[in-house]
Amino acid sequence: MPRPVSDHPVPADPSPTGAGPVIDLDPAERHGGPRGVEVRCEGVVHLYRTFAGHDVVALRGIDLTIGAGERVAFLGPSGCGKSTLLTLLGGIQRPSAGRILLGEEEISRMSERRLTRVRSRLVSTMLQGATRNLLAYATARQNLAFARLGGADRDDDHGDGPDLPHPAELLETVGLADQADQVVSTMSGGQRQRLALACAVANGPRLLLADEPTSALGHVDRELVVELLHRLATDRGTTLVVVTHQAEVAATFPRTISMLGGRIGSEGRAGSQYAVVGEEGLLHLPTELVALWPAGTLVRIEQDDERLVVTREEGAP
Ligand SMILES: Nc1ncnc2c1ncn2[C@@H]1O[C@H](COP(=O)(O)OP(=O)(O)OP(=O)(O)O)[C@@H](O)[C@H]1O
Repeated sequence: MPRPVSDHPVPADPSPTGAGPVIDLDPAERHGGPRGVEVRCEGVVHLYRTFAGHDVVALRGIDLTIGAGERVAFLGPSGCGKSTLLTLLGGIQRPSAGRILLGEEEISRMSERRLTRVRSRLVSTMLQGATRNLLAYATARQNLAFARLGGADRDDDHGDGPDLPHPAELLETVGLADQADQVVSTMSGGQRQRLALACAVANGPRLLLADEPTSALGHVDRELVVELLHRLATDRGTTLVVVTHQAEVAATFPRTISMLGGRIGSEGRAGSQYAVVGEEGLLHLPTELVALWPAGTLVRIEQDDERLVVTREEGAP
C-alpha cells in the first residue's frame, strides 16, 4: 500500500561536497500539481567536432518551452538535429552555447556529479533501438530491477517508495507479465520495446525522452507502444518528448514541433500548424508544404491586418 507523499519529504542534497542547491525532485507532486517538469531551452547551439577537425553545426539557436506534463513530438528530416536536442535535454551531452533548464535546474552548467543525479532521478532517456536500453542476457524482471537502481538512489525510500511504479504492475501494464522471467535476447522487437519503456519509467522520471521509439516496429506493435507512451506519461503527469519520423505517430501528440537545419521550423497544436518567426524574419514552411513550395520559389508577401498572405508569383524568373 503506497504511503502518502508527505511521509517522504525530499531530503537535502547529501552530496558530501555540499555543492550547489538541493535538486527539488518532486515539488509539483508535493503541492498537488502535475508531476512532470518544465523544460526550457534558451539560445541552444550545438557543434560537433569531426575527426577531420571540422565543426558541424547541429543546433543553431533553439528557444523552446515545454510545459510540465506536456506531451510533444519532434519531427523533421534526417540530420536536422532532433536526436542531438534530445541528448541535450537528457543531460547526455552539454550544449556548446545557450541554457537548458529542467524546472529551476540549469543542466547545461551543472557539475558532472549533479548531472549524474539528474540523469538517474529526474530524466529518463530511451535511446534509439530497444536493445541499447536493455541488458540482452538478463530477464525482463532483472532489467526492471536494474533500471530501478537509479530510483534506489532516493535516500528516503531505497527505491520502494510511493512514487516508484511497482515492477510487477509495470510488467502487467506493458503486457509482459507472462514474460517476466524471459531473457531479453529471446523476445520479439515489440516486446523489447515495451520492456524498454517499462524500464524507462521504472524509477519515476519527471521527464521521459524517447528517440524513435517505434521506428523498428510493425503496425500493431507501433500502435501498442504509442498508446503505452501516452498512458504511462499521462498517468503520472510526466513530461514526454518523443522524436519520430513517422507522421502518424506525431499526429497522436497534442503538440508537434518540426525542425529544419538545426532550428525549430513550425509547430502544430491540436491539428493546426504554426510557424515560428526566427532570426531576421526567417519563417519555415510546415514540412508537408516544402515539396509544394520548393527552395527558390518566388512569392509575394503582403500583410492584411493580422494575416500574412503569401502568393506564388507565376511565370517569374
Ligand atoms: N557525433 C557526431 N559527430 C559529428 N557530427 C554529428 C555527430 N552526431 C550528429 N552529427 C551531425 O549533426 C547533425 C544533426 O544530427 P542528429 O543526429 O541530431 O539529427 P537527426 O535529426 O536526429 O537525424 P536522424 O533523423 O537521421 O536521426 C547532422 O548533420 C549529423 O551529421
